[in-house]
Amino acid sequence: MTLILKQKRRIRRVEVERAPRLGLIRPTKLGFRVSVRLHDGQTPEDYARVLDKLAHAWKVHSVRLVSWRPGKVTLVATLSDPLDRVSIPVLSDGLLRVRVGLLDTGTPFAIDFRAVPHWLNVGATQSGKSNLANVLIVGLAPQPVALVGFDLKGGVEFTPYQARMSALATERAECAELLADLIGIIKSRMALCRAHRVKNIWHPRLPESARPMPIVVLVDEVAELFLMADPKSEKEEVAAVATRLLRIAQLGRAFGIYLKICGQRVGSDLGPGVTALRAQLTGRICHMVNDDETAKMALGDMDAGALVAARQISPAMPGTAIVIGSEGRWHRMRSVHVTEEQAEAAAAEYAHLTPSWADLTRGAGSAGDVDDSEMDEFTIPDLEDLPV
Ligand SMILES: Nc1ncnc2c1ncn2[C@@H]1O[C@H](COP(=O)(O)OP(=O)(O)OP(=O)(O)O)[C@@H](O)[C@H]1O
Repeated sequence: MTLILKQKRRIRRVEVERAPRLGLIRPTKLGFRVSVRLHDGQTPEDYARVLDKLAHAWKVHSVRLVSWRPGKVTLVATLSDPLDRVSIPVLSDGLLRVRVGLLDTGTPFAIDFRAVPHWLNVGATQSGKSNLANVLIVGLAPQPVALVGFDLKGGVEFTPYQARMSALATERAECAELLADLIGIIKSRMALCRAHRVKNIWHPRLPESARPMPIVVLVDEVAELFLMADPKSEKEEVAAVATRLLRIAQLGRAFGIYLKICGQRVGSDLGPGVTALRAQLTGRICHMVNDDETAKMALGDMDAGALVAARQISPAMPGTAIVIGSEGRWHRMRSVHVTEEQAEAAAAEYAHLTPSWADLTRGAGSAGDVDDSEMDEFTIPDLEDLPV
């Protein structure tokens, strides 16, 4: 007699770790480049998440995912940090374009106001913000550009460069007036563009002789413009400053007015005016910061990876920042080291190129013509309402 035993076949899935399939390893100036074939079910995201681990496994300084196409990602490994020593010359690299530093890819990083008109630069104390301003002064001083400073640190930041500045405001009341002047300039440039049926001052139909000079506005310590010690007396002034700055950010680009706004701390607690302003500042430079909210204000709406990289900036490498420029991707960048003395010398050397404020505002109307009520929806909170 034969005994028939019935046994159910069981299938068990076993996770098998499969090594990635690497393509040819090609040397680059700073390390190597390799493409990796994705296994079934993998996406480029899976690699983006573990780049740090790969860097440790390969014993290199960093690994970046530089591109992907279906089924494949390309990784670039850097053997040592190219930002340890940055020695490119500061170069005026075309009108309104300054090479300010080096990217971790080894290529120069330029602030190009015509490509990205407005910039937000945040950073804790000693993180390298002033150095970046020095670089810009050196790069812009020889160019046919007007420079305007807002320095709420009582002028200590920009006074050394005053020779090359067409206007410098150091008190909030002065800032409000100067911003009103800038809006007057925008209005007169609007009229000029209308008269020539062009949409911006760079249009080739605008005769060269009529083209107005571009103005780069440097704002230091932006929080000081928004904070109020006595809300009763200061509320109106702060509201005026906030709305004017926002209008310039919204309208300035087409009319040759560009902003670089700088601060240690830029948070939504400073008021809705700051959040609205931030949306207009598409260029972002985030040095080492002390609070997460400031990093989020600078980078948070761009890419989660950028935030992580910002937290990893070492205080031992001042001038290092996470930057987001024209193509919207983030990079580590370190600025060229430029001392205050070098920037001051450049400002003095090119002082003769400084247009007077009277020349710039000629025909632009006065501060009294500015109607702030158009932007009343951005109310500024009282100091007591701010979280401590
Ligand atoms: N790219 C750089 N390379 C080398 N050193 C740098 C660089 N950037 C800044 N430093 C140095 O780091 C120090 C702090 O820089 P900086 O004064 O620019 O910081 P900061 O953010 O403006 O500080 P604070 O807000 O206190 O004025 C300075 O001694 C400066 O020389």
